[in-house]
Amino acid sequence: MSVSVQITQSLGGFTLDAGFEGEGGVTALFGPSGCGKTSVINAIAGLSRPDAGHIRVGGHVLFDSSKGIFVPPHKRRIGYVFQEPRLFPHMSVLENIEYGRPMQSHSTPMDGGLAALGIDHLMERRPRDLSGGEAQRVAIARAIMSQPKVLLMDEPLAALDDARKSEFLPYLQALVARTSIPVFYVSHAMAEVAQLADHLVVMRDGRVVRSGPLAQILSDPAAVADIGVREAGAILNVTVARSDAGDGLSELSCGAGRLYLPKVQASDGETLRVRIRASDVMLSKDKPDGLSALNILPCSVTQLHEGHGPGVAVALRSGSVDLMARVTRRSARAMGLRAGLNCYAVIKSVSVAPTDMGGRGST
Ligand SMILES: Nc1ncnc2c1ncn2[C@@H]1O[C@H](COP(=O)(O)OP(=O)(O)OP(=O)(O)O)[C@@H](O)[C@H]1O
Repeated sequence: MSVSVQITQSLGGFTLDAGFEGEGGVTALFGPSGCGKTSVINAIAGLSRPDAGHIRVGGHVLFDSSKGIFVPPHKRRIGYVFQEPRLFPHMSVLENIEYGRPMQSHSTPMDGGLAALGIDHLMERRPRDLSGGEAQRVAIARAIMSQPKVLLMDEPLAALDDARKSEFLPYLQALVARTSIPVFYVSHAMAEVAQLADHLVVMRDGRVVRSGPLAQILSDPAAVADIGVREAGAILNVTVARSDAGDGLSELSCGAGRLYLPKVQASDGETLRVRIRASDVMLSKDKPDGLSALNILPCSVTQLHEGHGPGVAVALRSGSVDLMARVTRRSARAMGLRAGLNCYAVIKSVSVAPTDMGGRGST
């Protein structure tokens, strides 16, 4: 399902001038606080009206200033999940969810998406008796109960602590894997985005600075400055060869060979996404010997990108997999790094954070 957004809007002293195309699935709007992410999804929801441009989702034109089209919010069939669950405190979970059901509808929504949220056992409770993560899952259930054509999520994990976020993410992953409706997911946390999104829209100061398939942008060395040097890194699709390889590690197989990384919560044979941050990859011209790192992958340099700081982003190809490393200019010079050079990428097992492992393996 195609998505096309091209809008300009003056909001007080702030100017939104944002455009991107997508193919449905999960589109993440990523960028620092105040860059305009919420303003974009408010425009998609119809909660605000851009000054000019268009918003098309699938075959539906929601807004087109040149044709005078502005579909009012209640006719857009949008599900909106906010940072806080915003449940009705006097209603049970079931009543809250049923509130989202359109009148005359008796069907259960969205390809079993509701089942993915794991809230069956909570139906009789009041919102005050739910944890933050449970309440947010109920809020999502209410949103999908309306059988929306588009699901908007504005930092749905923002109010949860790190432990609750890790618990919550698998539910979101299961949900987006089961739904066919386009999801717009606002976040400034790349770990979340990397696990969920198919497409990435990077925003800054009201503008879109990058837009495209997630894996492609994250492995593009020229995009490092826009993503952030700490966040940049490749997404690998891996298959779990041995979930428990001993010593708290899992053995994972990917197009670059075998990787040993901190134990994943997944069964043998499952496919997962793993984000390998550029700052966690070291390079060596010769095959390292006697090194403590378990993951040493032969690769060749495909591209170098110098930023304004001391770092150089190095795009690498290992087997059928793209990786990225970030080294200092000084190291790059000393090693004679250039496109075509064969070298070894060294990934320290324990440096890969658990939050970077376990997303849907499908990008
Ligand atoms: N109705 C409005 N009137 C004036 N300024 C507005 C209005 N709506 C948004 N803004 C301003 O537009 C800018 C972008 O806000 P927006 O909420 O879209 O950013 P964001 O990227 O979602 O930020 P955050 O991650 O902090 O939620 C901010 O500077 C905000 O103050």
